[in-house]
Amino acid sequence: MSKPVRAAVMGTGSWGTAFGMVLADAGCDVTLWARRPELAEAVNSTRTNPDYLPGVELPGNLRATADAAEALRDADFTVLAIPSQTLRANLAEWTPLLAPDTVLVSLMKGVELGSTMRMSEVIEDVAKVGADRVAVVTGPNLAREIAARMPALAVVACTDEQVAQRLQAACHTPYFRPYTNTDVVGCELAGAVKNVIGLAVGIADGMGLGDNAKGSLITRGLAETTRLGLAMGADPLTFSGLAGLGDLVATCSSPLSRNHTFGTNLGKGMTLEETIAVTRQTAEGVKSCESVLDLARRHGVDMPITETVVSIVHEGKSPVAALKELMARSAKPERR
Ligand SMILES: NC(=O)c1ccc[n+]([C@@H]2O[C@H](COP(=O)([O-])OP(=O)(O)OC[C@H]3O[C@@H](n4cnc5c(N)ncnc54)[C@H](O)[C@@H]3O)[C@@H](O)[C@H]2O)c1
Ligand SMILES: O=P(O)(O)OC[C@H](O)CO
Repeated sequence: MSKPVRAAVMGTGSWGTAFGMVLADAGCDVTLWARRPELAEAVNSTRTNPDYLPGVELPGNLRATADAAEALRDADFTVLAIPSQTLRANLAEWTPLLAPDTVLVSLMKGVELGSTMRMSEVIEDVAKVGADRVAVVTGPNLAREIAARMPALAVVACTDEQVAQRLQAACHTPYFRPYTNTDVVGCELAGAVKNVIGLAVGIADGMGLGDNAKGSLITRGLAETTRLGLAMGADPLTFSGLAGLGDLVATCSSPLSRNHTFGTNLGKGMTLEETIAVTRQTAEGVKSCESVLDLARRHGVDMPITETVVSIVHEGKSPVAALKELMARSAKPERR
């Protein structure tokens, strides 16, 4: 009998824990790394994650540790599930501990501030591995639903299709159905920008602008994401797939989305400080809207919705004034 695939999941937040559960349900031997020893202890003793997924019973072939070396030892897959802006510093500490041929898997949906690097680029840069050793899992994957084993599809992207297929097999369960894709640029961009569009739709929902506004923002959000993707060499079809449209629809429809909820609170009139204070988990779009806009400017791409989100979240513009400006933009053809 062949030995089970070993997976280290670095991050015991909501998605790290839920995806660890998927891997364990698919038959992998899973070790979660938790920053706080008391959380690792709670996971092992209660078989739940009381801080991030209370009430969800975790499988027996998943355990937690606060010792990164122990988690990473002999891992076939090293899954990174921490906030995007903390990846570089954490991975620099973990790199000497990585198993020699491990495949690094990003669950993160963000773009690094300053460098404007996608998460797979940060991984290649810090861990000094080639693109064929880095994979991305993305798509409409709200952690709470997956933890309840509700059905979801996903995309597993890697430039090396065989590596993507290995990861696909390692996380395929009766409720989690991953597809492979070799367009890593498109898959990552789609995931990061949908958080920004999720903020915009949340703001519109909080303002009570209705479903026509929501449909319009999702569609034009996808249009500006695709424009950026094309400028960066992505396959435009990726954006109408699970990583693009699929994730946008899930995020923009769900009160479980942290980005959507963050936007809704702003749209209802909460200040940025009040909104941050009531947000207990990572809403990646809040920081990544700035790096996405930076990326758009570097590539000479117009992203009016992203620009609007930055102006509301980081420049103190009122949602009402921002809406007026968006609606007053010059009339133009739908396709350019
Ligand atoms: N939650 C979801 O539904 C979901 C789904 C798909 C993708 N994602 C993406 O997965 C990534 C992780 O999100 P999450 O939902 O698990 O977030 P979370 O807020 O639930 O958990 C974040 C985890 O990172 C840890 N952490 C925070 N700051 C850290 C630091 N400086 N160093 C090391 N660890 C730190 C926290 O302790 C926690 O374990 C994000 O990029 C998010 O966009 C989330
Ligand atoms: O809760 P959010 O807004 O980070 O969204 C979670 C996932 O990305 C949905 O696919």
